[in-house]
Amino acid sequence: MSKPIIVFDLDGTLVDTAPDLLDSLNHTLVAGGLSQVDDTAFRRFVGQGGRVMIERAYTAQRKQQLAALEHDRLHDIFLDHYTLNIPGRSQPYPGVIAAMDRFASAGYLLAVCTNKYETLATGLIRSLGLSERFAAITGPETFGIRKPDPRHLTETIAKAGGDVTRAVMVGDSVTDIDTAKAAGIPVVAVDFGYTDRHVSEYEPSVVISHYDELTLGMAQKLIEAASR
Ligand SMILES: O=C(O)COP(=O)(O)O
Ligand SMILES: [Mg+2]
Repeated sequence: MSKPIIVFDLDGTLVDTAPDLLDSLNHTLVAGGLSQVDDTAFRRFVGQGGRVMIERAYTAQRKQQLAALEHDRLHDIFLDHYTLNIPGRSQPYPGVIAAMDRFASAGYLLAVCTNKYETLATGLIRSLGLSERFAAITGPETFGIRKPDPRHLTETIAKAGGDVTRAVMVGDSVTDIDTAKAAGIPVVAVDFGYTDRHVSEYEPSVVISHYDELTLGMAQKLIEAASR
């Protein structure tokens, strides 16, 4: 029988990447002749990867569509800047390493399902010394699909060798919650990540404010409730 699995979102869930993403976004906006944005605005733009973040920041200022060529150019600038800065000031959230230890010791697989490019995600996770923990790390280019498409999550579980009927997603945004719900997988929302509205409004299975709350008992209950 395949193993139970905890699948983490990356930005705003596993790692606090906001300072670095915001730096790279602002560097990109300035290169595009736009104004810099603050942390509050950033939280409205993030969640569906760098390309979408740039597009959202652009249209918020220009009230017109970003032309494809300029979009590509700005995205390249963003990727270069972000890649060169990894890991920057990014840090795993308090308690997340201990939580991963708990689940790994209990026989769970761990994986990452992110809308950050897989190349950036693996680079960041490696630079933080966390690579060995994950049976799979997937981004939007891994399968050519991205959250909220539920297949991004179910394919990640398959790639990790996990069991979709004994899986829990942990995320910080409406994107993660919608993805997990569409896949029929319970979802734990952290309330310290990047979202413009409180995560409870998107009705996840449960909301936590610290990883100490993510216990084996909680995961077990969520899995049992989902299989009824
Ligand atoms: O960087 C983003 O826009 C989203 O990344 P996440 O899926 O890991 O939250
Ligand atoms: Mg996130």
